[in-house]
Amino acid sequence: MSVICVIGTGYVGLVTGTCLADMGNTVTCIDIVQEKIDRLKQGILPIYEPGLEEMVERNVHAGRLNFTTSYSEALKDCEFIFIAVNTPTGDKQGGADMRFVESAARSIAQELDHYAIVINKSTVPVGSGDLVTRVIRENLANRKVSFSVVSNPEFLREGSALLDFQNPDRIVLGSSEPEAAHKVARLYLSLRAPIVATDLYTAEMIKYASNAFLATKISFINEIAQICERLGADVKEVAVGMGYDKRIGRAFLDAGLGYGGSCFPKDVRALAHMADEAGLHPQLLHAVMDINHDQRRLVITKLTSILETLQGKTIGVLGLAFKPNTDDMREAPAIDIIRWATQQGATVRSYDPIARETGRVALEREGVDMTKVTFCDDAYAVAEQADALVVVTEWNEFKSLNMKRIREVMREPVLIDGRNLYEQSEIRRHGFVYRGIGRGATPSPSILPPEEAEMTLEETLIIGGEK
Ligand SMILES: NC(=O)C1=CN([C@@H]2O[C@H](COP(=O)(O)OP(=O)(O)OC[C@H]3O[C@@H](n4cnc5c(N)ncnc54)[C@H](O)[C@@H]3O)[C@@H](O)[C@H]2O)C=CC1
Ligand SMILES: O=C(O)[C@H]1O[C@H](OP(=O)(O)OP(=O)(O)OC[C@H]2O[C@@H](n3ccc(=O)[nH]c3=O)[C@H](O)[C@@H]2O)[C@H](O)[C@@H](O)[C@@H]1O
Repeated sequence: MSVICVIGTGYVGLVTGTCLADMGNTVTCIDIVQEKIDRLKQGILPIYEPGLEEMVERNVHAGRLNFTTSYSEALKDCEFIFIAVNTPTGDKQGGADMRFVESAARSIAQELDHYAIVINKSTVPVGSGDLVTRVIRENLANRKVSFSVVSNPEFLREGSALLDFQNPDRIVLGSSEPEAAHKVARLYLSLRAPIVATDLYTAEMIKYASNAFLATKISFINEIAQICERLGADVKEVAVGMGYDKRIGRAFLDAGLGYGGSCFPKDVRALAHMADEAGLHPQLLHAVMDINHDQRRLVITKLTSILETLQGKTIGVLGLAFKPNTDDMREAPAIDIIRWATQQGATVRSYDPIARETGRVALEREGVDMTKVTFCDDAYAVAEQADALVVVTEWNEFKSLNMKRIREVMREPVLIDGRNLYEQSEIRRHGFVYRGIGRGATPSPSILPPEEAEMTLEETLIIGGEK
């Protein structure tokens, strides 16, 4: 078992550190924010992630997981140092802000007194491994301490972070020192995942290319959704029909309000910026970003096409977080939608099962007029006297709402389903004016799963609907 230091206690740092401790290693997580560390020591997590609190508690209790703000304490005897600090968008051109990575590398150099492997887990521009090497060398000054640098990008998703970390599709390791990469590979052996060992630049690019590809799938299906809507097809069924083709796959073909969160937006921007800097014209990446931006505007367009004006109207917003099972509000579509609605004279009633406090903070920070925003305790309270409801985040509990009850308390029965959560015929049956995303047609009955026993010819010919 190994002694490990993880720098940064955000999503990636905390999940990485806790999972590595759970695998039997001794892990110290370090952060520069004293308050975060104080709270972590009391068992209070800075993020909401299903299952994480219990796992942190178990490993702290077992003495395998510690938290500190002291680099000298965290680096003592450690063999592996994971850098998992934030790399947000840094400038108007979209480049990544590397200040936090550079500062972590400087702090490592100031305190390191023995050989260790420095592992870059943050998503960093191609060439950052070299940057980390240079910063550490410069700051070691004349001290003779050797170290290796390995790139090991992370592919976990918020909301399913523990499962993703423990069951990765692959582990990517990049280094110019194969021996160091092999040592890191040994840390992950028990996960039984394919390990892609490559050079530093390629490993760094695999991360950006993966995120950009997934974002491209989303913008692609959103563009198809627009065409569906105009021509009378249903994008949900189109995605099902496409998804059965193994070369395409069903994942990341959910049309909706576009991607948000702390990664896709900033990573597509950063990749486009890298290409721009290299003298290229990444047209596809720019189209992906443009489509994504327009997607959230659709809510306002659809609302005004039904209500004529938003002036004086009450709009109910279901869901604030950028996706379900997280309280993360970074680049959440809800922020733009609430801002635009209030700017056009509407008042907003909103509810999110988890992101109420982070939602309030994010809306305030982004300059939304908070006198026009009310936070409610459930979806039914949101609907009261509302002129329209908008589903922004597809939380599970919204799937089983009593639509009759919702309809009864609303002023006008308008439902904009920004995540295509509902069967439109069912919603219309309750008297709603329903608008999904890319849902031109009246859907046919649901498709039967292929394993369904004894399907008749008639049944197998029913194509359409969801799963
Ligand atoms: N959030 C996610 O789901 C995923 C994020 N990533 C990447 O991982 C990196 C980290 O992302 P998050 O965990 O979301 O960031 P975050 O913003 O949630 O957390 C970063 C943490 O690092 C700390 N920090 C900053 N500079 C420091 C320093 N010099 N020393 C010690 N601590 C320092 C901050 O105080 C903060 O607690 C980013 O590059 C991101 O792109 C990769 C995969 C998934
Ligand atoms: O680099 C990262 O940080 C991470 O970014 C994403 O993870 P995450 O942002 O947590 O969430 P996703 O589930 O990928 O969703 C991202 C956004 O795309 C949207 N989305 C997703 C899928 C889809 O079909 N349609 C769609 O609009 C979601 O609503 C959400 O706003 C990637 O899925 C992870 O592999 C990656 O590690």
